[in-house]
Amino acid sequence: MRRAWRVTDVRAAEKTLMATLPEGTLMQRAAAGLARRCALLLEETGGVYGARVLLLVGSGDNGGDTLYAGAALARRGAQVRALLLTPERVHLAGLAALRQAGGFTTGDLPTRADLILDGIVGIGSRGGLRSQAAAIARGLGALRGRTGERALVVAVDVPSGVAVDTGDVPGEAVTADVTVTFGCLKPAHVLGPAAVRCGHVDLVDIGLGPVLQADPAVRVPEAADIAAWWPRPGATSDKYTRGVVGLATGSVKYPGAALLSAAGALAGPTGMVRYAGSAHYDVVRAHPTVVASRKVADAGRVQAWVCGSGLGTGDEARTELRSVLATSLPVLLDADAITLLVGGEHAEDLRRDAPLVITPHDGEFKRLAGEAPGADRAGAAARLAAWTNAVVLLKGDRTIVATPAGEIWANPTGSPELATAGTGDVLAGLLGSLLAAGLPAVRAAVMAAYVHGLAGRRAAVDGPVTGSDVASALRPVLVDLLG
Ligand SMILES: NC(=O)C1=CN([C@@H]2O[C@H](COP(=O)(O)OP(=O)(O)OC[C@H]3O[C@@H](n4cnc5c(N)ncnc54)[C@H](O)[C@@H]3O)[C@@H](O)[C@H]2O)[C@@H](O)CC1
Repeated sequence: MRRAWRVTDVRAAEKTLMATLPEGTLMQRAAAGLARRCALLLEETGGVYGARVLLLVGSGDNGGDTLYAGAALARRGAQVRALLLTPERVHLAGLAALRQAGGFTTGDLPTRADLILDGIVGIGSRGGLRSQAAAIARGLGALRGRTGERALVVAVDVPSGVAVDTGDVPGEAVTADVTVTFGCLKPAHVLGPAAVRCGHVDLVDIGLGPVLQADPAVRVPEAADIAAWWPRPGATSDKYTRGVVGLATGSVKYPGAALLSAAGALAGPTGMVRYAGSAHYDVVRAHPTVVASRKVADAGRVQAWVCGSGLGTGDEARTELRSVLATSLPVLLDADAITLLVGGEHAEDLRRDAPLVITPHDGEFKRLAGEAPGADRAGAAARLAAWTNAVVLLKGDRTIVATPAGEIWANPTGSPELATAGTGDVLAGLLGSLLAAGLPAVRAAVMAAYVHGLAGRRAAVDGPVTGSDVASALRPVLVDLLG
């Protein structure tokens, strides 16, 4: 698992650490790590000696890191030029180090560079980039290196222009190939469009770990976590001990949603899938192992319910939603079930002790919360989770899972290919299976999003993706993941 901390918590930890160290130590550690990463990149593209390195230097310590790293590269024979955005407020000791190492300053953006270090602004940024910095960020794509290729861009700590705590990109921002960050990850490295701007994220240890007291703001699962958490049957398992997931999805009008949620559930760890709804003939024909009934009330023993996709929003759907919420079982609500919650008619039904998961996309989120998720998607998901007392899985390129207590996870496996009809039904089925297998709601949501994202990527290898393709890709993805 990777974890990211908010700027205020990073600052507090840095302060604690700095109090125990000679002045400037942290910056030296950061700059040394940064220079080493840059040298490795240059070695892959023709060597450090003679390479043209452009430093974009803002007025804060982020610019200081950049100048010291530039000095280290200059000492190895790189031709280092620093473009100072605010020369009157530059980090003086850093500039002196660069000059002493043979580096120069420049007034304009050159046309050639092999490597660009973006030290315009780091975790001290406020709002979008100011006009001069924005113009520079816009112009970087035109710089060419010695091989004629676009210059490599290394962001120092974070790409300039991103909102560090939310992962939003409010305006012009630098797009990096590599982001070298210090001490710990920050939310922008893992959330929203900012994470895309980071490119590959490389963490330099500056000794911050032991003094980082606060809870992380965002957690990111890794393949090893999913494999460790995935339930496997044991010698004494039977279909009931592995869990039975119930699907109150689809309808005569939308049988596809029932089929896709069943396909998602069948790829999960449960021992049995039950279906309750008007698409029962279609479901059993396509998936003979599913045990089907017409109504939730007639479904038989179930350990978690999935309700919503393709259910419709009429009276019958409302009755089924009520039946599901009246159980003392974990429940996942998706699509039409989320729409049915709007208006508060089910407020009483939602007062339940058993876990509840809701999986809105932005439109459903807006309908339910009354406003779009906005720039702070993780914060918005956490607010909706607290309000509904549910685990919220907010779908997106970096799907977010938030708990009522404010724990936030960002899914790293998202793929734009998943933005197509039916993929949400597959996700709901898979997630329901994990709930029925007994996993805590937050973990089930994190695991389902992760595996579903990988399936989207795998399906995309063969061309345009449909919901069925994602369902089919779940099994091979799980074989790879679980070994
Ligand atoms: N504090 C520490 O212990 C360490 C900090 N380090 C570096 O220090 C950085 C933080 O330094 P600072 O606190 O000085 O802050 P920054 O260097 O991130 O930025 C502060 C400066 O940027 C300007 N600025 C703010 N928003 C802007 C915008 N939207 N457009 C253009 N300019 C803007 C401000 O005028 C301010 O002078 C980190 O990101 C990291 O690179 C590292 O050296 C590691 C140790």
